[in-house]
Amino acid sequence: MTGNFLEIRGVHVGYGGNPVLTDIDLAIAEGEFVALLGSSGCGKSTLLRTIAGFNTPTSGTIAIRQRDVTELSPDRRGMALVFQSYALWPHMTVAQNIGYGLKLRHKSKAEIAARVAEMEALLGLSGLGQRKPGALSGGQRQRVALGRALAIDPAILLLDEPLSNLDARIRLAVRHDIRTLQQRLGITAVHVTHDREEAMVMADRIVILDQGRIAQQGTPEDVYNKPASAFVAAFMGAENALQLEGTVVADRFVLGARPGQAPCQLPMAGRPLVDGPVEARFRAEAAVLLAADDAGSCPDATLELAGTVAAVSYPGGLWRHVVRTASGEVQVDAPRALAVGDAVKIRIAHPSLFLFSAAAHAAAPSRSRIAA
Ligand SMILES: Nc1ncnc2c1ncn2[C@@H]1O[C@H](COP(=O)(O)OP(=O)(O)OP(=O)(O)O)[C@@H](O)[C@H]1O
Repeated sequence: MTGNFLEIRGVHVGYGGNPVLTDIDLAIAEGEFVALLGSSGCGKSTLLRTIAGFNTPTSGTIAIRQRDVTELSPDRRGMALVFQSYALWPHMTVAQNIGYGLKLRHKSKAEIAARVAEMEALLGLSGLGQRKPGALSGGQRQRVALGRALAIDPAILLLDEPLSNLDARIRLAVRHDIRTLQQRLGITAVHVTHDREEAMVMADRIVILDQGRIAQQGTPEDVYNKPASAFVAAFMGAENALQLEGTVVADRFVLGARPGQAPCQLPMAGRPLVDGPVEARFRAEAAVLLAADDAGSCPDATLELAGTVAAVSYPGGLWRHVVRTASGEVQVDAPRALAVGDAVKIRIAHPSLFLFSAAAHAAAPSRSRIAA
């Protein structure tokens, strides 16, 4: 991956005076796979459509290889867009659908036939060329849509939730196919999704949007393990939230003893924390659940809370416990089930406990905003 292939600078977009995207800055390298991740209505599709040229920014620029394309029409940008709804022509065969963009570009019949055969082979559609879309499975239809997009040899592939109409198993297969193909062809791709796992497994870089702004961008590991805000932490699955208080002492954040909470010191580790209230976020699987009378001592840099098991369920793999603590209810996974009413303690070690000072957690989303 080299250079800034696609550059979005200071882009604002609105519909009829309503701002939807605010000050978007994003540079994408050639051959990079970028996922735009966010909840419904945050502006993902609007950003993709702006890159494609179907929306015009109210301010800011879009450049490809340092050439300003902000005012260029969609068909002159060298991009191909794949939608969730496939948008295939029902009266045309698979081969005609794949060759459609080439026909529009007045390619010769022989050239089209050769390229269509190549795409069919690449996408595992050989032998299906004469079928109509109505006689294909959802996964095959999405492959045809992908073939039609790739047939014109676009510089940039734009994918707008292309997998969301597919059932779970097919989605995993097509997800893998798209990523493999993108890497094999070295094509630059921007993929819109609201599915965290999809973004994690497919993308080189994830851009998380919140209400029309970039909340964080980074590698999947970065955004998962070092969320920059309570919003990102919650969006990336750290749904347990505790309201705590502490003070900064040198390179440590010190939490004093409270009812049901042992005192502890956590490394600052570059976190922008200040004295006072903090929101602590962690994933259910990041906590350790122990019986209250467990004799083992609490390791350093670990928050320990006392609680009572309020509910137990088995979503598969680990047992999920709802634990009532003095600081609120949290969900904790454990390899064995404890009983409702058991007195327990939970421990969350420093790297998995995300802390945000008050100013940052003002942006924390409600569960409904995350799930939307
Ligand atoms: N053509 C339009 N005219 C007016 N408002 C629009 C239009 N398209 C989108 N919007 C609004 O802009 C906001 C962002 O929409 P957008 O489709 O970009 O969100 P999204 O993140 O892709 O959502 P989803 O995941 O539900 O597709 C929403 O509030 C939406 O209602």
